[in-house]
Amino acid sequence: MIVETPSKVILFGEHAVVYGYRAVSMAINLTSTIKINKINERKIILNLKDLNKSLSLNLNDTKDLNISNLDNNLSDFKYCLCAIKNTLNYLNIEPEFGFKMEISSKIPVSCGLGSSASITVGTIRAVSKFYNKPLKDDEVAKLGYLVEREVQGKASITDTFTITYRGILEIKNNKFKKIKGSFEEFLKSCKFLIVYVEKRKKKTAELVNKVAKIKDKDIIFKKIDEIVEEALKTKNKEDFGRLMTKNHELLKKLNVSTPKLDKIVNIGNIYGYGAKLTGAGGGGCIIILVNEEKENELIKELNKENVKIFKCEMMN
Ligand SMILES: Nc1ncnc2c1ncn2[C@@H]1O[C@H](COP(=O)(O)OP(=O)(O)OP(=O)(O)O)[C@@H](O)[C@H]1O
Ligand SMILES: C[C@@](O)(CCO)CC(=O)[O-]
Ligand SMILES: [Mg+2]
Repeated sequence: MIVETPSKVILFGEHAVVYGYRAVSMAINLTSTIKINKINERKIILNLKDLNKSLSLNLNDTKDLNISNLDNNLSDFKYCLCAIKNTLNYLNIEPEFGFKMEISSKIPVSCGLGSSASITVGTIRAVSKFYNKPLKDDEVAKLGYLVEREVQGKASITDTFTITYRGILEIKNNKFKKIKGSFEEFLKSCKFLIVYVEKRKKKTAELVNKVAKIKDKDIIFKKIDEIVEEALKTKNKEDFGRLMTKNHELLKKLNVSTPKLDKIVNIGNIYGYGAKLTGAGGGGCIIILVNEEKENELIKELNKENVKIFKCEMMN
C-alpha cells in the first residue's frame, strides 16, 4: 500500500500561532510517499530512504516507546516512531503481524515546508489503513498534532492540520477553518515561488523553544496577528506582498531569520510584491509573491545566489 501526503507553506503567522494568534497556511504539491507492506513477524522495519537510515524493532516495544529518551542516533526516526506508537495505541489493537515501512519524500528536510508533519500524517494514515482501521481526517489531524507536540515539546495544529485537510487554512487559538470564497480565489490568482535558501542549523523544536525564551514576544505576536487580520481582507497583490514583508520584519525581531534569508527576501521585495521566511526559520525556505512583470529578472537574480527554487501549487 502507498500513501502520498502533501507539505505546507505558512503565508503568515508562524511562531505566533503556537501561542494562539492567527496564521494562514496552504497545502502544496511537494509530497512525501510512504510504502507499507506486511511481514509475517511481529516486527516493524522502518526504512528512511532519503536519510539512508533503517531501524527494526519488535511490535510490542513500539506501543510503550518513550520518544524523548530515544538515542540521539535515532532522532530522525522520532516523528514516524511516535506516529506509529500513537496510532497503534489509538486503534487499541494487538496486531498478529508487523510491517515494513519505506519513507521517501520530495520535501526538503528541515526547511520550513512541514516535512515532519507530512511524514507524521502519512504514517498515521498508512498504519491505520494497513490494519484495516482507516481513520477520519479529524482523527488523523488530532493524532498528528499530538505527535508534533510530543516530539517538539511545543507545536500548533498548523502544519499537521493543513497537511491533513489540504487547501488553505486559517488557524487561531489552535482551531482551524478552511478558507473559501473570495480570499481563496484571490490566493489562487497569486503566483508564489518557494526558495530553499540554506540548510537549517536547528530543528523546529529548538527554534520554537528559542522563541519561548523571548520576553517581549507577545508584543511582536500581537503585531503579527494584526498583519494576518489585514491580509485576510486583502484583494490586491501589492498590499498582500507588503504584509508578507512586514511579517518577515517581525520574525527577524524573534531572531529566527538569518542574514542569507534576509538577503533573498530583499531580492523578493525588489523583483516581487513581497517575501518572507516560511516555517520555523533559522535557515530553510522563503516564499516570494511573484510580480509577473518582473518574474524573469527575479529568477535571474535568484540564480546568482546558489538557491533552489520550487514552483509549487496549492494542493486540495
Ligand atoms: N524524508 C524524510 N524521511 C524521514 N524522516 C523525515 C523526512 N523528512 C523529514 N523527516 C523528519 O522530520 C524531521 C525534520 O522536521 P522539522 O520540523 O525540523 O523540519 P520541517 O518540518 O521540514 O520544517 P517546519 O517544521 O519548520 O515546517 C527530520 O529530522 C526527520 O525526523
Ligand atoms: C514554527 C511553527 O509555527 C511552524 C513550523 O512550521 C511551529 C508550529 O506552528 O507548530
Ligand atoms: Mg516540522
